Amino acid sequence: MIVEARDLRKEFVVRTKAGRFRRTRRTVAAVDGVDLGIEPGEMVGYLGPNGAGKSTTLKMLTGILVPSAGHVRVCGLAPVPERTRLTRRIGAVFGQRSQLWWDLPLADSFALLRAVYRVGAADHARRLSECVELLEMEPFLRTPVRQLSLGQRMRGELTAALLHDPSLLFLDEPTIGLDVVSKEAVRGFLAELNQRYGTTLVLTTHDLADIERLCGRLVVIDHGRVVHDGTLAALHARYGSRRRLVVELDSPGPPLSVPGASTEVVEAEGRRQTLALDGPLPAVVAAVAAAAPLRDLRVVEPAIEDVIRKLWS
Ligand SMILES: Nc1ncnc2c1ncn2[C@@H]1O[C@H](COP(=O)(O)OP(=O)(O)OP(=O)(O)O)[C@@H](O)[C@H]1O
Repeated sequence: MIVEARDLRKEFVVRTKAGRFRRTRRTVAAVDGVDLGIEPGEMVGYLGPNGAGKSTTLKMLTGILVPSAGHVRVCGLAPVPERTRLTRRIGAVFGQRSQLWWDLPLADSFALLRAVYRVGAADHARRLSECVELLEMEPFLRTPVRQLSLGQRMRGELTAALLHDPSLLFLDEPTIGLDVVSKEAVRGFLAELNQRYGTTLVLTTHDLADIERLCGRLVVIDHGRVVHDGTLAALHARYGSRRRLVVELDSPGPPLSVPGASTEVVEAEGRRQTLALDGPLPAVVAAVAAAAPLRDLRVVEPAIEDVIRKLWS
């Protein structure tokens, strides 16, 4: 396993003013016994509502925060005591901690990072040119970082996190605030990285398109605890979201009644009907075709919005 956490915990003591002189101490269990095992090559979405404990977990996995309790190994290393070694094995893109030098052009930051990580010149040049090409960074490589758009800077951050060839990449909200084109560029790049090199990705996101595109597995946390660990399909199944079949019929007719589906919406005097699927699609399609002359049909996947809303409510 590339990430291994057992009963991982982090408590924060929060002091709040109560009256003029008195202060009260309150303990917040930000991460409250998380178990997590991630195999090399996985793409895992670490999801949850605001304040669920996502960032705190990532900080413990990357050696930024000391856990209050629990066992944690990342790339076989103990993150805090072996942080220097771990830094060479992992990459991290956390919005609030930039790896770039603001007054320097991107190209200079990349050159400095080569020295920081002591990467060989040939390896560095190869990886850099690959990132520049895939992320289309050529036009702004010589621009000082502070003048870059958010989307351009995020591409720079991704490159900076990858120049030392990590096998594991942590990303905290990698597409937040980006324009549509940059969002797509980042998603495409990450998917390519995973496919081409088997890089393990662990990301937090609130973006549903990120989830659909990049997270083969979803680990959902709430109040510091894991409440779901599985595929998106499993999440849909668990929360009862169903695929829908929309059929266009040749002529008006009564609501369809076929095994393996329930008719939800009837429009245009029955010419168009929406059925929620409970059984296998081919059997339902065959039954519909037998019941009425079909003109057209399409399958609508369950909306991830629905399932996430149910999860948070
Ligand atoms: N340094 C800190 N001191 C005190 N409390 C903290 C600290 N950091 C986080 N917390 C609290 O711990 C809980 C979890 O916070 P965390 O930032 O991990 O959540 P999150 O899931 O990343 O949220 P978001 O989606 O908003 O980023 C929250 O209640 C937060 O207020």
